[in-house]
Amino acid sequence: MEYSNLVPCLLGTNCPPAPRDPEWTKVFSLLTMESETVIPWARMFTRWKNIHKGKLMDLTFTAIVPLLLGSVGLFALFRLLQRMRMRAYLQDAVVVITGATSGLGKECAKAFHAVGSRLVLCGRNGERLQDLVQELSAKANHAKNIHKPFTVIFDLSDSKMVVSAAEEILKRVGHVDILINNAGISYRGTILDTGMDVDKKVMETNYFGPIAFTKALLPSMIKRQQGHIVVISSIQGKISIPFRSAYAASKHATQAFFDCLRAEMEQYEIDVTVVSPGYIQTNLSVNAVTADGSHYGVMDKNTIEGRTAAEVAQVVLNAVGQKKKEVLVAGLLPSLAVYLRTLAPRLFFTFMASRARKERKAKDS
Ligand SMILES: NC(=O)C1=CN([C@@H]2O[C@H](COP(=O)(O)OP(=O)(O)OC[C@H]3O[C@@H](n4cnc5c(N)ncnc54)[C@H](OP(=O)(O)O)[C@@H]3O)[C@@H](O)[C@H]2O)C=CC1
Ligand SMILES: CCCCCCCCCCCCCCCC(=O)OCC(=O)COP(=O)(O)O
Repeated sequence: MEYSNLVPCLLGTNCPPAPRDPEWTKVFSLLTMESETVIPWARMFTRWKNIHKGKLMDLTFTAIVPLLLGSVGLFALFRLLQRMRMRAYLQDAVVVITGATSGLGKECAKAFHAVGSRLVLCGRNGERLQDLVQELSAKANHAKNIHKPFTVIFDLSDSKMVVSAAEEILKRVGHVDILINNAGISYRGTILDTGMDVDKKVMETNYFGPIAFTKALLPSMIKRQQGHIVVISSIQGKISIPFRSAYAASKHATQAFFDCLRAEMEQYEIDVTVVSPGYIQTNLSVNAVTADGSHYGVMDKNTIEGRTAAEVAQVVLNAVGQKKKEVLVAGLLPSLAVYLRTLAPRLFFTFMASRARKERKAKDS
């Protein structure tokens, strides 16, 4: 018997006519289901298949489809309730935003104003704050935006100003529901060239200022057993990249402080949300300070390619509304880098050393 004759039949392409060889006839009839022993089995199998096909159809229409529809309905209801709860939480809430004069802070102001929060806008530049108040007032939807934002001018790196700003806010609006510590500056430079005055300036603005402001507002939140502290950290609060020492250090310190605060405030029902974004299209790189304390003044390619500030502001709004403890707003690579730093630190350090070599080479050439 030539078994190669069976190949086209097994592949289902072509069955040759059965040769006279009796062994062949047996195999051939088995394959074509014409053998007497095979037919009853084949019939039983077909019947079994048909019965189960029917049962499967019944199961699909009586259980699986209603279950799926029910789950979708429940999910939609859950989202609706979540949205309603969020709106109720944010509407009329007193929201203090630092660094409201530009970038993410300005977009957060627009997002929280749109849901009816009572804004306290903080910054160093009174004129720009007033421009924002005008812009928000012009957009006001009178059903929701009944509160005219109130502005406070102070420099976060001046601890006395920080404390008196907190006092002024409490005097003017009575209490703070949500504090968004957003203001910050970045830095570009090598550790060897950077003076301690620059390290201190970055730490004062990004770390000491926000923690002093938070501490000044906390007692009134504790008294009311109500409040929410938000801080805009960075992916660089979780991983450190070369030529950002002062900035990454300030953001790591921020992450650590607010993680401790979250645990300590639980007993007073005060929430803490840490937001860690990747690159955002703002003037952060332009406003960055360099090793000698001068302005960097360059809009970086990574910044241009980042998320829009409006998009990140929506993430902040949702995170606050849902009382999330922590949010990472970054692409796949930076997010993977965060895990790599913990799970395979040697590999991460190798990547960072090679990044430093490349950046140095690009600067030198
Ligand atoms: N852009 C990005 O790629 C990313 C940004 N972030 C973080 O987002 C936050 C907002 O930055 P972003 O909007 O991007 O940058 P911008 O430079 O556009 O905004 C920074 C804001 O902080 C204020 N600020 C700076 N220094 C002080 C100070 N000493 N006292 C008071 N206010 C000050 C600025 O006010 P003024 O107008 O007076 O200078 C400005 O309003 C920062 O904490 C930053 O670290 C995090 C990850 C990525
Ligand atoms: C398994 C494969 C993993 C591969 C990981 C390789 C490592 C990739 C490195 C990615 C580095 C991302 C850095 C992101 C930095 C960032 O988003 O910072 C946000 C900022 O705060 C921006 O401030 P800046 O002043 O630096 O513009």
